[in-house]
Amino acid sequence: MLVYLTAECCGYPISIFFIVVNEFCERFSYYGMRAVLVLYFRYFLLWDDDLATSIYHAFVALCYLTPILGAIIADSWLGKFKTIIYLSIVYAIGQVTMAISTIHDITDANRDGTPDNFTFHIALSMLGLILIALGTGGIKPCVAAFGGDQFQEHQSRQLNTFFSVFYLCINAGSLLSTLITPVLRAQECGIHTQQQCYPLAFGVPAVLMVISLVVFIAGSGMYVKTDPEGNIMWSVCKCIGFAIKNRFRHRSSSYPKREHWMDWANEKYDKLLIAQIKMVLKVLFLYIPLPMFWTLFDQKVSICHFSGLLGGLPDQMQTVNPILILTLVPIMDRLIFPLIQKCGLNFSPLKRMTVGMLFAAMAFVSAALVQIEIDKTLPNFPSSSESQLKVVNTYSTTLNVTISPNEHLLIESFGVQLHTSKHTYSTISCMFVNGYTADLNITNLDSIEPSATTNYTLVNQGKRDFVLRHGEQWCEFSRKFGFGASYTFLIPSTVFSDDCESITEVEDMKPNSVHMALQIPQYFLITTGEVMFSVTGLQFSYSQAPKNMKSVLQAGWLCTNAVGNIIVLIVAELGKLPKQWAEYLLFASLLVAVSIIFSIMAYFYTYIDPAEIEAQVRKEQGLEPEEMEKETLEMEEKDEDQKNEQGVKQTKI
Ligand SMILES: CC(C)C[C@H](NC(=O)CN)C(=O)O
Repeated sequence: MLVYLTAECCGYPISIFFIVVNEFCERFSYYGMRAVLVLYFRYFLLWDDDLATSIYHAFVALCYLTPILGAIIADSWLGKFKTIIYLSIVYAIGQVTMAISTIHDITDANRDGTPDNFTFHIALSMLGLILIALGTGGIKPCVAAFGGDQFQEHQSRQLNTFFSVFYLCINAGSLLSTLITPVLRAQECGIHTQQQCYPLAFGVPAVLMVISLVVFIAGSGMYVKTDPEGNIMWSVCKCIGFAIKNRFRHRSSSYPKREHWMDWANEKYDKLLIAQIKMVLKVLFLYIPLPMFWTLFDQKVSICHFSGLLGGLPDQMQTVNPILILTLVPIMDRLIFPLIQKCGLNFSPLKRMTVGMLFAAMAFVSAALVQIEIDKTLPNFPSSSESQLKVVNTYSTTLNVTISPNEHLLIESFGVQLHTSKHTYSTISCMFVNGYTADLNITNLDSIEPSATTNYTLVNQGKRDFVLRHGEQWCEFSRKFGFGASYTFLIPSTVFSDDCESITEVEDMKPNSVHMALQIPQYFLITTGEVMFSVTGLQFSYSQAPKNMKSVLQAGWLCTNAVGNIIVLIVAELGKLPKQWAEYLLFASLLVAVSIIFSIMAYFYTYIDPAEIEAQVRKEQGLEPEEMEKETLEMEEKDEDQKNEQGVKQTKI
């Protein structure tokens, strides 16, 4: 048996310092790149919103599917250490490729500030993204499991703390990068022309990935490294296949029943392998309902209301989650869980996960309540059988307008009438209406022709100044804008003679009047749910996995997230309920239903100590651990030669 002597500090193996720093840098790299990815698609590659978000979601889903590949490589072939190194190299190459693809000067032959060969930039960035997805997903199940491997049996308390610290590092990395990379992008840079600095915004995450790799290699001498025991995944598949086939062959009632269907592999496969497969399958079965949590989590409940009310940008709102995680993980670990334990309650991991799901459901109920309040402040939007018509009177006296058949609108001179009807009319909406007799230039807008309108233009909240110009003439006016509001400004022909005084403001939609404090509970609830569900799930997946399949079970855990993301995409395609609050309540109810199912499944789950079970099976077989490993390899070889299924021999009982 191999015994590792590891250097310790305060009861923790020193090697985990390198692993958590590596995770921090890697998450900085990943989230930093993600924070500017959609902006790059929209404003550099000039993709429309739909294409940009679809490719973005496909990329994220891929990042959570590739862990299966990484886990197979690690547990069956290279081992976790080498897998992390090789896939981190692939990852770093991907980040560098991505950063290069954002340099507009490479193809900007005519030096007009925009790339001339979009195909080149698209191809390079797609190659970069595929490599990144392969790298980040591939190493993800290995790093957490490799971290867990550093602990000895007597360090189970420290092991649990490690997973919490690991989660803190994930979120610290994501917080910093989400704050920094959008700022880097906003800088101007370039060789021939100065443009938004995407190369810097993608380049810094690339550098962080290289640092992450260097830090990981630096700890090389201190790690506990376990080599894979042959091609375990292949053995697992063959063993499961044989159990199914053998069960089918003995389907007659004359054959005695066996305790577990995997026991039908007893004739040919090693008992230890069968015991290990049983452990993994039991946990994977338990994971079936879990994607529903991620489906709600990834919908990012109230991002729009919250950003509106806090006065922040949606980009910056991505920082709320990691900030809350950094606060809540220590509170839960140091205060809430010990307190619950002191009260004599058994708050087992699966109970925590169930409660976590209920918290997420409550977040959605809270979002629904807020949405109902917001809806009260909104104007009546036309239903599917209605449309809205806005009529602007730029004539000098009151006008009577008749809309067929007999509906009348009375419009004051230079006034606006919003009219909702059960018929179909074209909607006229605008931000500025030019009633002046010539073209006008308005700050930050293109010039408007006489009697023409601008589109709605987004402006920041608060007081804003506008300058109107026509040739030498100009005037200035300011208005205060509230979030969620929309206005139309009517510019009369006398605009310059009265120094912008006669500009009429029409409030098309009232500003948001729901207090921001109402939004806090939902963020708090969903993040509390995440801490209970996700941190516990990470620990649980490690603790319940047999030694040779730790990465595989981590990958299974991450897959629940991938499936959750895919459900989000499907739901988005299927369409929405007419009322947003109803949709929130529907999701909350679904999650409550799923958490009830999960709690029933959890009730029947027996927590195990994989090492103990493995030792017990070995003892039953009268084998020392090393002999056992040798035996497994021999079995593998024998198995390869054994082509004739009819000649099944009883190898070992
Ligand atoms: C454990 C999650 C699937 C992903 C995790 N995300 C967060 O911690 C977000 N708060 C990650 O590893 O990025």
